[in-house]
Amino acid sequence: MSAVELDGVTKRFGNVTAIEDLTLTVDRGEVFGFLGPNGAGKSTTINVLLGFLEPTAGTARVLGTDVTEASRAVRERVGLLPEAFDGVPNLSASEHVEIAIRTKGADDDPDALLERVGLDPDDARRPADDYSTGMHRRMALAIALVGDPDLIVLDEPSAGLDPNGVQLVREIVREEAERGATVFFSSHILDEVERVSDRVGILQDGRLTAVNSVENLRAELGMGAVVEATVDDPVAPDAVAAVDGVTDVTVADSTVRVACATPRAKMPALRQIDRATTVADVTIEEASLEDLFEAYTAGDADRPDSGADGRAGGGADEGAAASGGEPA
Ligand SMILES: Nc1ncnc2c1ncn2[C@@H]1O[C@H](COP(=O)(O)OP(=O)(O)OP(=O)(O)O)[C@@H](O)[C@H]1O
Repeated sequence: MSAVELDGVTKRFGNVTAIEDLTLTVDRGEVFGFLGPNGAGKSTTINVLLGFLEPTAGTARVLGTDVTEASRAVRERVGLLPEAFDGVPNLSASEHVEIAIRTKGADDDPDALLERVGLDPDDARRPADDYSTGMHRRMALAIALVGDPDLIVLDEPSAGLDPNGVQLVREIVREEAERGATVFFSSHILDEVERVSDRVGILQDGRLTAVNSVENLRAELGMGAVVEATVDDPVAPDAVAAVDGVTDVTVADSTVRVACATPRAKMPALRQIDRATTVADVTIEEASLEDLFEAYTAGDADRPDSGADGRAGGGADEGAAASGGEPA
C-alpha cells in the first residue's frame, strides 16, 4: 500500500485552476520533496491530500484510504505542519502539544517533543502569542510529530528558521523516515530538499513537470557532472571520450576536464584517466537541484519535455519512475 496516491486530481477555485490532472504515488517510508514556484499549487495539493479541500476531479488516497470518504480517519494517522500556524491565543507551546496529544489519543511526553524541536523549556511554558516566526515553526513541528504519524506532511517546515533550525528539521526528517514514516514536504530551500529527499516532484502552474530522484533528473536533462582532474602526464582525450556517458573531454596542460551526461559516468571516466597517468587532484561538480528547478520551471518553450498530459516526467531509472507517475 502506498502512502499517497493522487489520480488525475484537479482543483479549481472559480475560474482559477490551482492543480490540474495530478497523478502521483509516494511510497511508504519515502521522503518526498514537493517543489514549485509561488502559486504553483503545492498548498492546494496538501489540502486535498488531507481532505481539507475536495478535488474538483480525480481521487486522493492516503495510507490506503480515500480522503474524501474518510478525511478524519486519515488525519488521525497524519502529522501536519501547515504553511501558516499561529496557534490558539494565550496558550503556550506545551499546552498546544498537550492538546494535540490528547486529541490524537497519543502518549508522547510533551517536554521531550518540545526539546526535540529545540524549543527552550522556559519559552515552551509562556504564551505562544509573542513567539518569533522560528519559534512558532518549531512548536508547529512538535505538534506534527505527535503520535508517531505514519505520514508527516510539512508545508515549508524551514520557513523562518535559523540555520541550526534548518539543520534540525533535516535531522528530524531523516529520523522519522528511519522510523518508517513517510515524509511529504514542500520547501523553497532547494539545498534542504536535495539533502533529504528520496525523490522530488516539481510543480509548475498546477501541473507536475517532473518526478524523480535528483540524480535521475540530472540524467534526464543531461546536466550530469563535470570532472576535473590534475594529472602528472598528458592524457590522450580519445580513450576518456569513449567512456559511456562522457560528452566532452578537454585537456589543457596538466588538467583534464570531462563533461558527463549522467553522474554515473564520472567514476568510469576518472578510472580511465587514472589508467593513463597519476591523478594528483580531482574536483567533481554536479548540477544542483537549483539548476534543475530552473530548467523545469522555465517558460514552456525552454522547458524539458514535460508531457502534454501534465503527468510526471519519465525517469532515467524505470524503477523510480514507476512509483512517481507515468513517463511523459
Ligand atoms: N481558497 C482559494 N481560493 C481561490 N484561489 C485559491 C485558493 N487557494 C489557492 N488559490 C489559488 O490557487 C493557486 C495555487 O495556490 P497554492 O497556495 O496552492 O500555491 P503554492 O504552490 O502553495 O504557493 P506558495 O509557494 O506561494 O505557497 C494560486 O493561483 C492561488 O491564488
